[in-house]
Amino acid sequence: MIKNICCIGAGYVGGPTMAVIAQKCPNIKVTVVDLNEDRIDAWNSSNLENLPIYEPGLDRVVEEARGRNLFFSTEVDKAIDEAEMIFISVNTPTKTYGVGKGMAADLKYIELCARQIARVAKSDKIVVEKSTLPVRTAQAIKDILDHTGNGVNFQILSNPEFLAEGTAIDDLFAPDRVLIGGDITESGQKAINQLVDIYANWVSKDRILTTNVWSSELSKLTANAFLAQRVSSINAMSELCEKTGADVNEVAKAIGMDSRIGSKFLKASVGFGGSCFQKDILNLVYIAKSYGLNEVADYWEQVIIMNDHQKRRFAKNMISTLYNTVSGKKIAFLGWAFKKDTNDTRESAAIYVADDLISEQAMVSVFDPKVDETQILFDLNYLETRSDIENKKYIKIEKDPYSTVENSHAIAILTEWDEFKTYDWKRIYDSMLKPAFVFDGRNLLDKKELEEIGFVYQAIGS
Ligand SMILES: NC(=O)c1ccc[n+]([C@@H]2O[C@H](COP(=O)([O-])OP(=O)(O)OC[C@H]3O[C@@H](n4cnc5c(N)ncnc54)[C@H](O)[C@@H]3O)[C@@H](O)[C@H]2O)c1
Ligand SMILES: O=c1ccn([C@@H]2O[C@H](COP(=O)(O)OP(=O)(O)O[C@H]3O[C@H](CO)[C@@H](O)[C@H](O)[C@H]3O)[C@@H](O)[C@H]2O)c(=O)[nH]1
Repeated sequence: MIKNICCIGAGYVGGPTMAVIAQKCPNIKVTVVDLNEDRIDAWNSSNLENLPIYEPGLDRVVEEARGRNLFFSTEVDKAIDEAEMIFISVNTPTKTYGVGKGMAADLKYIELCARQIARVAKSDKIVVEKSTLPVRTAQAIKDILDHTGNGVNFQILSNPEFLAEGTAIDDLFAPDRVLIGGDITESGQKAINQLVDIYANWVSKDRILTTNVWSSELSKLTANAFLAQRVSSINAMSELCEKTGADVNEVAKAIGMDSRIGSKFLKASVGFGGSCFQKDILNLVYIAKSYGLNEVADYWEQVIIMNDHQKRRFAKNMISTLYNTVSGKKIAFLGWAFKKDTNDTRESAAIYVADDLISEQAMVSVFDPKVDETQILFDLNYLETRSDIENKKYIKIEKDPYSTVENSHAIAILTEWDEFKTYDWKRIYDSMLKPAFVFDGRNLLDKKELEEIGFVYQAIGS
């Protein structure tokens, strides 16, 4: 029985997954380590509102386990040394330099972890890939561990994480499946069983799937590609709906009732965001190309092309509807996060829409219930379209939704936060310039109600 676990990387995956393992397995000591001191301090904060990640239910899990058998620390070597099982949960962003720039996953953080484990480990370890990795990465990790280690035995498992942000705790409590890939050798199977035993503390065995390492690694990329493809497919239809008088919500409902298609992930939107879909599909495209599978690569790349188009055409439509100019006009954004119930903004459609509008000299005011000013400015500056000083001239971050919309020409809904539905829309209408436009990038609001108030209301796909 495993008694001591360490996880390298205290981010959106490492933090919540380890908090849940610790809560469900009080007899296992779980230490989550990170190089980022501020992040670790925030995880250790006595005020649970200051945890570095906003995720419904996370605070209660952390409150129960932290200090009992859940620890957050920057002492990476010590945690590696003491652990029998080490999860690697570091970031694997798209490469921004060199071969594979803009496509391949950057594995430098993974390699650094492998080298650190090899240097520090004095006893046998099971190393678990929790990060999303290109198929066959386990081989590279194994090479590094076996050739630079201190002669100790390592088993490498792949255990990709399928949680979605905003529902991470529910997803971890009741996963559709847990996937564990390992070597087919006897010691490989033993390592798999040790990880199965941990999850079996709260997940029924028939939901714990074991495979070879390569299937497990590739299944993660495949799952994200299929999910993102559904969003791009319905978004492609949304544009056709707008031209033909069909309504994409009705189309989605009609096809979703076919049990072979299913109703989930058919919500038309301003485009998918988040740290995973784009990165993982680009990675898949890169892998396919590297094997010379150009048709396979092109097929999946189209999902990204469609998504970029959807974001861009949302901004274009705003500009053309606002009489072909937004220069000097106040445009209010409700929402900046890539989806509701998270403070994560990575690849959020809002960033790209804002960037396009600012290029047309719009004055953008933003309100998001969980995203702060520093993050919003960081996101815009990261695109490097213009300088920080220039961006600051055009964007204003507000703390109150009503002042955000006051005297604006138009509102754009970029995130589907529930609270937006509960606002006093008559009060909002009264405070805006007329005609008062709402561009609903999430099909969140009630068209009839808004039109009765007097808004010019435009949704996606109708
Ligand atoms: N975010 C999600 O919803 C999600 C879901 C499933 C899988 N994933 C995958 O999980 C992985 C992690 O994603 P994330 O969103 O948690 O990333 P993140 O950026 O939030 O967290 C990664 C953390 O790793 C730390 N780190 C990097 N190198 C380190 C090192 N050498 N030593 C110690 N700490 C180090 C960073 O400081 C950072 O805090 C990625 O591969 C991602 O694709 C993410
Ligand atoms: O019908 C839909 C469903 C989603 N989205 C958008 O798609 C993006 C991604 O949403 P979601 O998948 O719910 O969130 P993520 O946290 O990115 O989770 C995905 O990416 C994770 C990281 O790999 C995986 O673990 C999850 O299983 C996978 O759902 C968001 O911008 C959503 O608004 C839509 O526009 N329409």
